Parts: sequence; C-alpha cells; structure tokens
Amino acid sequence: FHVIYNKCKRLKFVKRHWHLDCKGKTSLYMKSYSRCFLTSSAQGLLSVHDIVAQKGYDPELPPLPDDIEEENEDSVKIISLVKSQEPLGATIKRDESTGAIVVARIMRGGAADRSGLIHEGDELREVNGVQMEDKTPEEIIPIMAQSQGEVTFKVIPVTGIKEELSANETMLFVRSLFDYNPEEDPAIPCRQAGLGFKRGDVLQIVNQEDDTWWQACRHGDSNSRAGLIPSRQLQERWASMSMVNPSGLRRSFRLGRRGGRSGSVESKRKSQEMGGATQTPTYLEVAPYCRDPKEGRRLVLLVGPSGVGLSEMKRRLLLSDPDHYGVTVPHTTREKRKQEKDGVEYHFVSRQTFEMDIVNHKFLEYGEHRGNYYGTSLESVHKVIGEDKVCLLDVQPHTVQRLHTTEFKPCVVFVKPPSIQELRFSRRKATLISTQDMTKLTKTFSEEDFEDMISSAETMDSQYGHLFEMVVVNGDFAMAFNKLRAELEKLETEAPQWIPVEWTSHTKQNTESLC
Ligand SMILES: Nc1ncnc2c1ncn2[C@@H]1O[C@H](COP(=O)(O)OP(=O)(O)OP(=O)(O)O)[C@@H](O)[C@H]1O
Repeated sequence: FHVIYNKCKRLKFVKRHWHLDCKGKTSLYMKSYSRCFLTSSAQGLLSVHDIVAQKGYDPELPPLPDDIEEENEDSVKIISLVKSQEPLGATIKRDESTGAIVVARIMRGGAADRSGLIHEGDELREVNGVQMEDKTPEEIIPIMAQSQGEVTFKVIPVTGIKEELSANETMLFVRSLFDYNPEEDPAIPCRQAGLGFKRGDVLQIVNQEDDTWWQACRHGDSNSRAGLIPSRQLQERWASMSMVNPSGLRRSFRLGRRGGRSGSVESKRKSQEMGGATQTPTYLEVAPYCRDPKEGRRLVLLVGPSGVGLSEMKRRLLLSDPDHYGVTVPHTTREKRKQEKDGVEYHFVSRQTFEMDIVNHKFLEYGEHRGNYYGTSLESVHKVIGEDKVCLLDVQPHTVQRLHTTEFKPCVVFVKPPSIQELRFSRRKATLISTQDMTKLTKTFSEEDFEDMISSAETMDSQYGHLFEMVVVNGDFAMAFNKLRAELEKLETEAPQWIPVEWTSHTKQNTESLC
C-alpha cells in the first residue's frame, strides 16, 4: 500500500509540474513523463490512488431486488455477503410454532458472525432468490454450502437484537476432562457445527448463552472459528447417568522409597484410600502460568495401579538427570543396615517418634510393613523443592488431593497399563531378559495381576481422572519413558502452562490472626 501511495504522490507531483511546464516550452524530461502517464500501469496506479483516497474499500453490492412488497419494506432485510469456501457459520432450524426457517445459532468467529449482519432468530426467506418457505433445514444446508461468491439472503430480522453481544464474549479457558466426538453424539443440534476434543485439550469458551451447548475454540488451533461443545451442565447430566461403580480400587501403599524397590505395605488408613472422588469430570477452569524463577518448581506426582512401573519411571528419570530431578527420603522405624546412612536411604526414627509424627500430621502417606512403619513426610517434599529440583513422588491417588495446592502446583502424571495383550507381551519379555541377565531383577506377574492392574487403572481414571494432567501408557518401557521425559521437559520450556485458575489467584488466605 505504501509503495502505491508513494508512487501516486510522485506522479501527482510530476503531473503538477508538467502542467506548469506546459505553459512554457515542454522539456524533454517532461515529455518522457507524459508518455509514462499514458501507460496502463500508471493509469491503474492513479485509479488505485483515487479509490484509496475516497476510502472505497467495500465490495460493490448488487441493487436491491425490485420485487419487495411495499408493506414489507420495513421488515425485510436484504443481506449480501461475499462468501468463500468457508461455511457461513450459522445453524438453522424450523420454528415449531410458526413453521418458519430461523437462524438458530451464530458460531463465534464464523463468516456470519464477522459480517455482523445475520443474527440468531432472524427468519430466512430466500437464499440467492430460492424461496426457503417450503424447504426443510436439510434441503437448505446444501444450497448454502454450494453458494460461493456473492450470496444474497432475504431475512425478516429478529426484533430486539441484543446489542450487547460482545459483552457475552468470555475469556474463559478450560481443560477438558473427557473426550468428545460430535460425530458420535446423537444429541448435538448440528453435527457439522460440533467441535471434537480430547481429554486434556485447553479450550477457550467463547459463548455460554445456551445452557446446554457452549461455543468454544481449541487453544492453539489456527482456526479461530468456534464449534459447539456440551455445556458443563449437560456433561454432568450425561456423566451422572453413566457413573462407574467406584468399588474395586486395588490398594497399594507407595512410600516413594529411593532405589525403586517399593513393596506393598499394609496401610493403616485403608478406609481413606477409597475416598476422595469428587467432581464429575467435565471442564476444569484453567489460567496461563509462567513460573517466576524465585518460585519452586512444580511437583511431579506419579499415579497408577500397583506394578504398572511408577518406581521404575522415577528411578530412570533420576538417573537421566540427577541435578534436575530429586526424590524424597522416607522415614522408617526399621533397623538401619550396615551399609545404610541415616538421611540417605531413610530417616531412621524410633516407633515412638514415628507415632508422634502421625498424630502431628507430618506424613503425606504412611503404612506398616512386617512390623515396621514407613512414611513420606511433607517436610521431605519441601526439602527437594528447596534444592531447586523437580520433586518426583509416586503416591496413592487420594494423596494427590492433599498436594493439589497453589504451593505445589503439582503436575499429576497417570501411568496407565496398555491393553492386556501388550501387558502380557512386554512384562513377559522383560522377565525373560532378566532371567538371562542375572544383574537385572524383574517382577513376575500372574494373569490375575494383569487383570487387576487394568481394572484398577480404570477405576482410578474414573475417580481421579479430573486431577491428571498427563497420561502415559506404559507398554513398551523405552517409548513410555521417552514420552514422559519429553512431557516433563515441556514443563520447563513451554510457556505459558495451563494450571487450575485457583492456583493463580494471589489472594492470601489466613493473613490475619485473632489476638
Ligand atoms: N514397560 C515395562 N515393560 C516391562 N516391565 C516393566 C515395565 N514397566 C515396569 N516393568 C517392571 O515391572 C515391575 C514393577 O515395576 P515397578 O516396581 O516400577 O512398579 P510400581 O508401579 O512401582 O509398583 P508397586 O507400587 O507395586 O511397587 C518391575 O520389575 C519393572 O521392572
């Protein structure tokens, strides 16, 4: 534009001087310029200049049709849109009471929305001269889809258009806690207008006017056109109808022991282990977050059924980068062995001290195994974070809720078993290798262990899935480990991260004390 503008200015200057010069003797210089003016490109430039100067950017619209009846003149609106291959971005339906075809919904960011000329509730009379009166919405859709270039609509505008439409625009970001595929949803009012997503996707909700169907865009998509998604209310209703029976969660007590030899320990708090399932998984409101270097690194919580490979993942991460990752040192009441050092493998404490610490809620988790207590203290988590390391902790899912705080901003990784066939194959292969290589010890699994692992994972997922930020399927170990490591690296490099909105509020709680 600047190039054209400057050329036009230059030509105008020349034009003026030529005019002056022509009063006297035309110079050779001016003659050559005069020839320039006669070329079509110069004429074109001047005409562009005139259009720009008159600010005539809008496309020329066709004249109004002559057949508009006098009495309808006020109520009928003729809208002419220049349409590309992009859909119009509006849904239509037949009004049950009047039988008229009306605009049911305007999709945010679509062509209709951007034009600002078509509104929800407008009655559609004609499209490119084709009467809509005797047509069904299914017959109209292809007519609309096929029309390209200039499309003329004759509509009866809805009365009382909400002028405050922009006020309804929201900047609400959510993480979806379920998968949604509009193609498989018989309830969606318009399948083509639906937006499919996967659990964990960040969505921007742009319209919540309808109680049952929201409009949203997927964050990071280049396409800014909104699609229909079930509202929170609708999803809650569906989810409550298909609630999974929460029984059958296998209990495994995780102590976050260094060295990855975590054994199964009888928990004293079995009743608590089953509790904690909270909301129906719908949408979690999230906000962008960039870590302040003065803040501690986000805690990484590994969750999964017993035997799925949490200790192994933790151990390998630690080996891969011991300066970046750290693990907690647990407490125990068992006797210290010769080669062990207090505070390295364990904090060795007396039974009396341990029981006092239980009373004082010092432990995140604790349990008893072969007559000895083992426990992971909150203090040990603070210690690792204080060393500016990413603290890796494998815990029972119910413990996640205790750590789901602004202070720890945990990234919860759900390590999931693969299909039973892959589980059999990978674990048996590992056992085979370990029997050949005596330096490696691998647990032997029974068929029942595999079944338990899978059903336990399903129960965990249905009860605590809303807390999981990452899901890693541990089939082939190398692949699963590489995926986990890459995802965890993103926590350091990717900005912003999307965390629950309540973790970003700066309101300090309990800042006042009663004297
Ligand atoms: N992908 C895999 N393929 C083959 N073997 C695996 C895989 N992942 C883990 N294992 C093996 O499975 C066994 C159990 O793994 P691990 O001890 O890490 O499980 P865990 O989740 O910590 O369970 P628990 O809490 O019961 O100790 C180990 O012998 C480990 O080497």
